[in-house]
Amino acid sequence: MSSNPRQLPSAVLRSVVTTAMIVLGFMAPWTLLPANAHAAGTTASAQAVKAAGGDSADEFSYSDLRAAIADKAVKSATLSPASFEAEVVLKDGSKRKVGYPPTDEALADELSAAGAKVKIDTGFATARSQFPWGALMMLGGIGAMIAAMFFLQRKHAKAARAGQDMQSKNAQKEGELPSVRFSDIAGCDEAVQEASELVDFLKAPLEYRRLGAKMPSGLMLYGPPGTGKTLLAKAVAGEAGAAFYAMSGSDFVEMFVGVGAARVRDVFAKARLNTPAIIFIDEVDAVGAKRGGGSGGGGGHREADQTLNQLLVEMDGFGGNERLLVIAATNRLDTLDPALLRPGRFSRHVHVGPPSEDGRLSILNVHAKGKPLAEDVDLPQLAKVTAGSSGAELAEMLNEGAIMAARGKRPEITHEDLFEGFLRVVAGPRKASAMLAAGEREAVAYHEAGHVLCAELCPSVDKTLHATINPRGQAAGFAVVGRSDRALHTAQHIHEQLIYILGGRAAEHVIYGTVSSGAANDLEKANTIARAAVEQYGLSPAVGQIVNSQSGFAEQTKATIDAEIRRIVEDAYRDAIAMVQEHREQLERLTQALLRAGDIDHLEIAAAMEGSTPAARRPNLQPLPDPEPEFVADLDDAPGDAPERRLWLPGRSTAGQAIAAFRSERDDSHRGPAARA
Ligand SMILES: Nc1ncnc2c1ncn2[C@@H]1O[C@H](COP(=O)(O)OP(=O)(O)OP(=O)(O)O)[C@@H](O)[C@H]1O
Ligand SMILES: [Zn+2]
Repeated sequence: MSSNPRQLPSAVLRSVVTTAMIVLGFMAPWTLLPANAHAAGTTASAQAVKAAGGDSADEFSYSDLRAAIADKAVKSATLSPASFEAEVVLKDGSKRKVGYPPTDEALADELSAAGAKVKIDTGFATARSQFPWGALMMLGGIGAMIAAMFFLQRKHAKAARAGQDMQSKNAQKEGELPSVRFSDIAGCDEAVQEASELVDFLKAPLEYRRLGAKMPSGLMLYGPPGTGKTLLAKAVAGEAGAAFYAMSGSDFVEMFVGVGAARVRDVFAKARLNTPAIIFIDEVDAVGAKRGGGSGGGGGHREADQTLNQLLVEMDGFGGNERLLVIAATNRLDTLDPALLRPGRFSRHVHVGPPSEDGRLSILNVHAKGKPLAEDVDLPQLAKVTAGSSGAELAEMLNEGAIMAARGKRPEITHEDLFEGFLRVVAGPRKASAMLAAGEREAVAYHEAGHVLCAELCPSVDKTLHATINPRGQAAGFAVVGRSDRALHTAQHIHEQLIYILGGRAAEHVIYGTVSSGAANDLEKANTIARAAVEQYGLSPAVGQIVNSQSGFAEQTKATIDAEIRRIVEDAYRDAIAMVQEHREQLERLTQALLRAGDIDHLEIAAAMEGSTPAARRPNLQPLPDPEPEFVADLDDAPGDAPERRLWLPGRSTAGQAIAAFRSERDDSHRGPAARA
């Protein structure tokens, strides 16, 4: 079942709405400093790569190790997962030291299967992934709805895997056969199903040709970062026994004119001589964005244009007779030049979305292979609370958990290790050395307590799993809220989501009368969500059901949109402040608990929240004078605590009316709680 471009909006929406909010970080003062904390990780992984590829004659290399395993010549081995080094004793008595690639997760298993005694060594020098999770955290959540965000996240994800990629590139030279199989991919069965058809094509083209079927020349994989697009492309090659050639659109961006086109020509020429072959083009949007003209597309980049043209020429050059398949991946199908998506080129589009709960569980299972888990580990539970996480994030969480266990010299990975891994993935490592002045620490505590309080009081927001004022990554403190996969965003849900996001600022506002710069990030996130509500979900009566067209919104619509975003955010902020004011006692208890312990979990939160009851606060969409009351409907999913607040069905009000209403509303609210604080 191949989806056509017209299905894009719903698919994008789907991919986006499951990406729920999880972490709200309070930006630490040191975030403005250049982040070089990750440099160590880079070096470590570069060393691992070097060690793994060490080929000099007197050295024992990784491939020697593989050969020894195959020959069952290894007597015993001690693995140091932290530095990716193995000390092996061969059956002939000789001792060897060798680096192994971080990607080789099955090494321990294979060694013991080959009869070797395996020990995991836990004393080590630190080697951590250089993933800037902290930066990712700032992006977290519904923010991913914005295309730009896809872009940023992808960049981070890329950086995260740079080390690994280096490794896999090392292990797998261009045109080689990947060892990845469909069984390595979980949680995206439809995409795998679709891809497996192409494998049949590649394996037995004659049968298809006999029936007059033509091999599709291109497959376009689209979806958010880290969902397994590269993995899937490799698996197609692996399953079909095809040579794998990879390039990335972003490689061409900084190049001199003509270089990208030449490289495309070169790769196609090589692949043609080595069929069956897969050519994989990652980040194809970097070269395949809409060309020239059109106000929406940032066309006009000559190098990208030339590269794209060359790609089109190459793809037109094979008439479905070659056992050559081009697979491209992008986070943003909507920005691609339509010429790329035409029949004969990338006519098949396969969505690789964020995994569902079941999908996450199978991904966790795939990556838990070869990792000894303690009895208290509950993978189904982890699959539940990690809604919105990509396959790459889940894999990283397990890996971080394993590193924590190794560091703690534990024989098995415990629940706590995995939770720490999770926190590292979403926020970065603990910053033991980070210094906060006493006053700052208190402000951070109030801020986080504000988030927790609002999450607890908003019925449609998932409850806090963990809150901390122990700095991590770029955050001085943060709250992790449980996540559920949500297919629908109602106005009510978005309003409450905003209340929660703004709860930290609201608490600062109520306590200190001012809001610190650490909370700026929350405001940004709130704006992103409000924008999506207006532009994508059609939840603003004033803007109505307009969706961004090719040429962008009209100027007048843009102004209305901005006004609506502002109204929606201010409405939520006002409710957040009211909530904090009404629950000063609970806020105080939460803050004190944070100051005392640094970290709090749901039990301590429940204790601090005693005496409160969650209650829905409805989005205050100003009632406008409307002669036809049947167009005014109550929000059906909200228990009524404010009967005078009603939702206006879109399309009944003019922009002018709504803006006027919004203004009077805003002016009132500004003299309200905020001013009294
Ligand atoms: N569906 C999945 N099943 C199992 N592992 C996965 C899955 N998705 C991601 N991973 C893990 O995350 C790693 C990175 O995924 P991959 O590079 O394939 O993502 P991608 O979709 O290509 O991301 P990007 O858009 O950033 O290129 C994989 O090598 C794998 O370890
Ligand atoms: Zn915050």
